[in-house]
Amino acid sequence: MLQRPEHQVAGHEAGSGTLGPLIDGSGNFYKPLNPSDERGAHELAFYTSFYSDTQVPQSIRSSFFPSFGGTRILPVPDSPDLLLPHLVLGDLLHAYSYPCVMDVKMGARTWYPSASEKDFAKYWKKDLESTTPLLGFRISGLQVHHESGRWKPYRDKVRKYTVTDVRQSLRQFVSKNPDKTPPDCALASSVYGGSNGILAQLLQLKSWFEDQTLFHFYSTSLLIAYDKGGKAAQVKLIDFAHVMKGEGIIDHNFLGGLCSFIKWVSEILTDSDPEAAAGPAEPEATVGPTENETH
Ligand SMILES: Nc1ncnc2c1ncn2[C@@H]1O[C@H](COP(=O)(O)OP(=O)(O)OP(=O)(O)O)[C@@H](O)[C@H]1O
Ligand SMILES: O=P(O)(O)O[C@@H]1[C@H](O)[C@H](O)[C@@H](OP(=O)(O)O)[C@H](OP(=O)(O)O)[C@H]1O
Repeated sequence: MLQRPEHQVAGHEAGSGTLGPLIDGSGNFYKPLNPSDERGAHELAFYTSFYSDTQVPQSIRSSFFPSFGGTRILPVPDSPDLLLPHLVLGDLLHAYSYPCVMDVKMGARTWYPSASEKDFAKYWKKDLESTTPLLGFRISGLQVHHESGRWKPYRDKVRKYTVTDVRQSLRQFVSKNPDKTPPDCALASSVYGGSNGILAQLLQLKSWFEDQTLFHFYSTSLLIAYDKGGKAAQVKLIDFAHVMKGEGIIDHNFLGGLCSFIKWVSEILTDSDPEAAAGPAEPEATVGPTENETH
């Protein structure tokens, strides 16, 4: 049965009078193609071209992008007489019981070169109100399932996140007590670290972006997820409504944001690993107490 995705953390939501994604519980995520809006058609064109481009390594497609199964006509919730084509994508959270999810919109700017004056003004304003220009990314939404429930900050709050809030959220995302101060970062090494962890996947993605000149991914997000307790961490790209042809030029907007994001994640790993945080072992006599140390 079609339903609204319970674990959606950002973007347009299906509701009375608004279009949003649906899932079928069998592994498919359906994103509506609004006929009165060119964004849907643009995203469909991207998926079609991306999945047929022989220059894209198969390993990149399968590791970092949702699967794509064309389009399907479906009824719109609350308006069952209205039928609309939807993108058929793999539901990235299908295998999870209690998904912990973060949507990170990438790039130091989300407006794209061909944007109209009106669109440029809209995206520029949103960028300036967020960490986008400063950090090269912003958090658009997140949720964490922890021992005593689900922690999901309100969207209006996330929209106003400062650099300090981002630092805190990246820690909360891998904590068993995300709603407490300070968050414990108990899952940092199992989610962000390790050979299959988020950091390793981000570095693999970065090496493709250091080379690929096929596409420029404006306003695209990283969807980062794991199952409660720290299992099955994954990084995927979503939202391709504003992807442009790369024309032989590196996507420095996305790549710069990715490098910045990698640095932020790496720092959490270093901080939450006491040995790494202490740096290389030094002769005991040279290590003095820090200001925060209590005896
Ligand atoms: N393939 C997928 N599988 C599972 N969840 C997904 C998938 N794609 C998107 N989502 C969820 O839906 C949200 C919105 O996705 P997306 O960014 O594609 O939609 P949008 O309406 O175009 O967003 P925006 O308003 O940011 O442009 C994501 O934050 C994520 O929670
Ligand atoms: O992050 P927020 O604050 O929710 O703002 C939305 C975000 O910038 C989306 O990327 C954008 O949709 P597209 O990327 O698909 O253009 C959407 O435009 P919209 O309001 O015109 O739908 C904005 O409202």
